[in-house]
Amino acid sequence: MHVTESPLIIALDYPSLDAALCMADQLDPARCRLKVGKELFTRSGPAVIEALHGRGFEVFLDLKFHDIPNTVASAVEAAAEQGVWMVNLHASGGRAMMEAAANRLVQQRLDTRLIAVTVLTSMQSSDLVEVGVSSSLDEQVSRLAQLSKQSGLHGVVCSAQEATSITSLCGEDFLKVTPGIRPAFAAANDQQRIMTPSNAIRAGSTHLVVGRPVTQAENPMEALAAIEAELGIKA
Ligand SMILES: O=c1ccn([C@@H]2O[C@H](COP(=O)(O)O)[C@@H](O)[C@H]2O)c(=O)[nH]1
Repeated sequence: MHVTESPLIIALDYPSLDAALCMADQLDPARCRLKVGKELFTRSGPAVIEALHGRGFEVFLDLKFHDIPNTVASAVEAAAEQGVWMVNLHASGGRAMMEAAANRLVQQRLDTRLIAVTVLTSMQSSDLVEVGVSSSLDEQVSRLAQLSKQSGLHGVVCSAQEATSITSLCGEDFLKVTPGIRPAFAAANDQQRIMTPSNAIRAGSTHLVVGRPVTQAENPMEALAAIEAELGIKA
């Protein structure tokens, strides 16, 4: 497995293993990690993880578990046993769920990073009100980030707009994995809380998740190179 210093994680949101591998084969494990989400994993199962590991990539399995503590702990263990670099759950599942998952990794001596989704980057304040959350969006993200840290997790998924405040609350080493990354050339799509790659790094994001701005670009490799150039990464 290649361990890259790049903060970039490319989201392989594709409907088939073939389509995902076609993109993976154009990418270099020295330049990025890859993210496997619900669509691809539901269609292709663990085979996709094996295929990406075989190509030298570290994999973030983004299945956002949210269930009772025993079920989530067992799912996290199953993911980690596949050797994934990172896996996640929803912080709104609560302390007992997060502690059970984090403890399971420790008990089984599994070296997978476990992070929690705070508030989805596709949501804005009005969406939180609709689901009955009366705190502001920033307060909710901060609360869930602190709860994730207290529960023994390695970091959170948040928008880059919250990265600075999470760093002051939870420390530099606490991972801030930020989707909603939009270079100036890309459309926002369904993302609400967005930031450019360079501003996200300046704000304290430790990892940038980029999907459609690369995978749906007319020339994905040019789009990736433009993001790397913006970040001052030499190709
Ligand atoms: O809050 C979240 C959590 C996860 N995601 C995932 O990240 C990528 C983003 O893809 P883009 O095409 O760059 O929008 C996608 O796989 C989401 O499932 C997120 O966007 N926000």
